[in-house]
Amino acid sequence: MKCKKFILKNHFDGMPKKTDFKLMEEDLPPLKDGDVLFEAVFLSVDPYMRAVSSKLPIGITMIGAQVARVKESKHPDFKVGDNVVGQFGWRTHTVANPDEVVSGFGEKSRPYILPDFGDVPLSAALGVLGMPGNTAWFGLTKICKPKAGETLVVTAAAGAVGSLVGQIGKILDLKVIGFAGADDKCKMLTEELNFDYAFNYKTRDITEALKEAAPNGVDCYFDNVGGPISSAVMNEMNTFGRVACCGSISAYNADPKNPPLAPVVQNAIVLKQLSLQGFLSSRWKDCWFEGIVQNLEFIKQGKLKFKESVIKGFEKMDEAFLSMFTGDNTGKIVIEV
Ligand SMILES: NC(=O)C1=CN([C@@H]2O[C@H](COP(=O)(O)OP(=O)(O)OC[C@H]3O[C@@H](n4cnc5c(N)ncnc54)[C@H](OP(=O)(O)O)[C@@H]3O)[C@@H](O)[C@H]2O)C=CC1
Ligand SMILES: C/C=C/C(C)=O
Repeated sequence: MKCKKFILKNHFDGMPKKTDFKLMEEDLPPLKDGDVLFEAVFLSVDPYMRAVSSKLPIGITMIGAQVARVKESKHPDFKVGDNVVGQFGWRTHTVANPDEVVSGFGEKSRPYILPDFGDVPLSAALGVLGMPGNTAWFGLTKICKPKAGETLVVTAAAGAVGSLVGQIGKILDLKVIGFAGADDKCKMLTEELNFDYAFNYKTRDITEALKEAAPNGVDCYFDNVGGPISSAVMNEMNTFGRVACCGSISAYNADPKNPPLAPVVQNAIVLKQLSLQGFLSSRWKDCWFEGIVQNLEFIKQGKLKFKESVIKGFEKMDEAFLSMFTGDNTGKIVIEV
């Protein structure tokens, strides 16, 4: 049996290009004891793939998670028909021993069998009921440690993580201000997702926008983008403000030898006694399902909406990946095979 896969043909130079990938076929090996044959149903593209891939060897199968169905099994814990989330990369079929699967971050990552989501589609296992959802829930509650009545700013606010952070902020009784890169995204955030304010960072001055929306200052900042936007937000923060350093997509395509400069933030950090903490969602792997159960509960209660940009066709993995860097997506991008 053959599978299709995308390999990394070149290390990215600036903005990733379609020519950096190659779509190939691979013969799958027969199953050994302990092996499982998985068939991809939905695949994920995520910004971290850009950040991590520069350290990966050329020719490697592109890294990433997928929702896959068990088609054959020689492993006692996996039965035919189970749906799993596995770090199998950009490939349609995978033969692997689940106990030996390794993530794009080089860590052992056993595929997990998905519980019944009820009416929520399986694709949500890559978004609100998966890594981005847990990033939002744990990152906001454990790193920003918000208190009711405080003011939260979130960047990349219309994306997979940001759109959830803002809504969870509202559930926790915060004033929520989002920044996104298009007027229609901002309209969606305030009109559909309950944000108090949303500003287009491409057309609005960040400091002015915050003076208008947060005249009493910002307590929590969930930083998805880094760079000058983040410097401006930190300068508007209150004493003992907390910054969850989640991502820095504004710099992922930069030349590492000539990284972009942002205004210094040390004055704000010192004088306002801010706490900044970086994190990876995997730090909560031991309580992963608690996050999924919590977000599923919010969805069932009608408090948490999730947006997906679904792209059909495995062959479009590369295009889907590129679209995150041009801001074409709203919510989580998933590829339906
Ligand atoms: N620490 C962790 O464990 C995790 C971190 N992350 C990080 O969170 C961030 C968001 O990820 P995710 O929600 O999956 O992706 P998104 O769904 O938010 O997609 C990326 C979005 O980023 C915005 N963007 C792209 N380039 C820039 C730029 N130069 N400046 C500002 N915004 C930009 C675009 O929206 P727009 O139209 O608004 O510009 C784009 O739609 C990333 O930095 C990612 O690396 C994600 C998951 C886990
Ligand atoms: C797990 C994802 C990490 C980042 C930095 O995106």
